[in-house]
Amino acid sequence: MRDAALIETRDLHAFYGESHILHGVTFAVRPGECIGLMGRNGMGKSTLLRSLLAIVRQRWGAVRVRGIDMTNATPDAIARAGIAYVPEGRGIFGNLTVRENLVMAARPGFNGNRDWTFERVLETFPRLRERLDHSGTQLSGGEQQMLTIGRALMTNPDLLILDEATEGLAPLIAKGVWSILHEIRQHGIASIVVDRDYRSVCRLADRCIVLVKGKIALEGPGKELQADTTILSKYLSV
Ligand SMILES: Nc1ncnc2c1ncn2[C@@H]1O[C@H](COP(=O)(O)OP(=O)(O)OP(=O)(O)O)[C@@H](O)[C@H]1O
Repeated sequence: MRDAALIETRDLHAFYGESHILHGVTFAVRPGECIGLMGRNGMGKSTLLRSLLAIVRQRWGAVRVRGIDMTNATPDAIARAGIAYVPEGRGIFGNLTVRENLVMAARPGFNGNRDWTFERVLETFPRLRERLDHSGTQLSGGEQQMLTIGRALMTNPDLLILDEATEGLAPLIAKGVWSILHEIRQHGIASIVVDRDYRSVCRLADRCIVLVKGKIALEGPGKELQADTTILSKYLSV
């Protein structure tokens, strides 16, 4: 199925106990496409990401990966299908070195591709090369985020999902992360990016989706949304 979306949802609802958080989200990410997922605090962005990844399990509706129903798949099966997650607040092993963190994440991609080798990740993140023998806890926030993205790339993903990509980073370091995300996009890896820096999200994304109370309120090209300050202030209070 050449034109199948990489991942798609149909009428997705998600719950935490009695709390109904997502109210029928239908969207698709095509191969190589970059989606910016936006919305004010508490609108359900992380819940949508975690529902795609099958971490939030209490759901209705459907999640398909490459046209195959994976609504009831485990998070591990979703990861093996080529979907990598860079969670909010970093996802590294603090007691392991940078080298160990990267090497243990290595595996071929869904189609057996091995494009992202240890060496290539170090070329993308020269800073990590200088820190190879440091433990995760010895890294700065920016280095930890680079390591988290580096670990995700070592899995040779087709889709990279990033929650709060630059949260807590100094502006210059955040700028470095954005340029790496642009580079990853150039390599043809699809992504879904959540970040408070809406302007950078709009600049990066082919398409942006705005969530309001667990529903898609708006969808459009990143560059158009970025130029529309009325929309940005209405939906995002910026
Ligand atoms: N584990 C949980 N148990 C119960 N409710 C939760 C849980 N996680 C999130 N929520 C609630 O679900 C709603 C959506 O939260 P979610 O984190 O998805 O929003 P968000 O758009 O990512 O916001 P933020 O930018 O603040 O992270 C919020 O009302 C939140 O309080």
